[in-house]
Amino acid sequence: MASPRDAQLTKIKKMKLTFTKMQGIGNDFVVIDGYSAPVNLDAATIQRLADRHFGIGFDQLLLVEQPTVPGVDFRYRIFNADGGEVEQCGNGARCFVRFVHDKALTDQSEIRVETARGIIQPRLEDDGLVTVNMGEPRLQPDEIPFVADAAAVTYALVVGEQTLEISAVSMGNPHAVMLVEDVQTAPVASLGPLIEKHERFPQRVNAGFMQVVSPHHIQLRVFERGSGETLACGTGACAAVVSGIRRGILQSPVRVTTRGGELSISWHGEHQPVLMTGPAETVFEGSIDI
Ligand SMILES: N[C@@H](CCC[C@H](N)C(=O)O)C(=O)O
Repeated sequence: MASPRDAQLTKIKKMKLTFTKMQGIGNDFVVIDGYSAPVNLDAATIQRLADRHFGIGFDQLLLVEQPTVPGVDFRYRIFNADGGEVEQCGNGARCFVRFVHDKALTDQSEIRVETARGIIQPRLEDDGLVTVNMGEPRLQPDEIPFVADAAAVTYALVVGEQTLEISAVSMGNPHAVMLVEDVQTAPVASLGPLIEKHERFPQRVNAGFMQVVSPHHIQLRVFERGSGETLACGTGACAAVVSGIRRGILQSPVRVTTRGGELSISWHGEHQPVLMTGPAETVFEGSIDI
């Protein structure tokens, strides 16, 4: 049994982590200021904090840090609920710019942000929405990464007994996008985990299920790598629109309806950046012992 002194020491060793809970069309985040003072969190702690019953609960944890390269304002690090660090998060990028403004870490409406896969440029609009220049989609199999002999608009992917027609797109992070007749009844829960861990995606993948409503409107559900199905996925929306435009069934701009809200996505073709516009909101502030 721990002595009162040991118990006291354990208590002292605990650190209070202050955080901001945010959401972008229902994709929810815990955002932490590691810019003013460095914060280190290991995967087990992140998993614990992500637990919706025993922790705070979130789809992703976002860490704001000092940049490590010249010419940018901030470094943006993203961790899935399973504790794994990933390259990109679109809904998170909008919350990121709202957070650095609310915390007075910048007064610029447009900022340059370093991510694990390049620079993104989020801009706070006068109406409170946020537009993010997400950069160019990457379509070569080795950039995604995806195992294929050559780049193509769609690929046949064998999943169990079925052969799915998917597009493979990287928005900094990997996405597989398939068309479905009805997004409400799409087999997201059964196929999502199988696609996520498919051997042709060596770094796993986010699986998007897209219903085309018209050339300028889709409905989308995404089973996210490392977090499961979320109410919305910003990079998933970008990847779906890129996939639909390359398949010749969508035209920019495209309204993307998710279970948590709507985004507007523009893309003017190969070698052009994808622009994403949508809301970003703070839900509450808090602190927790870790
Ligand atoms: N929800 C995000 C994507 C978060 C990362 C993703 N789960 C991955 O592992 O790549 C978004 O809004 O883009």
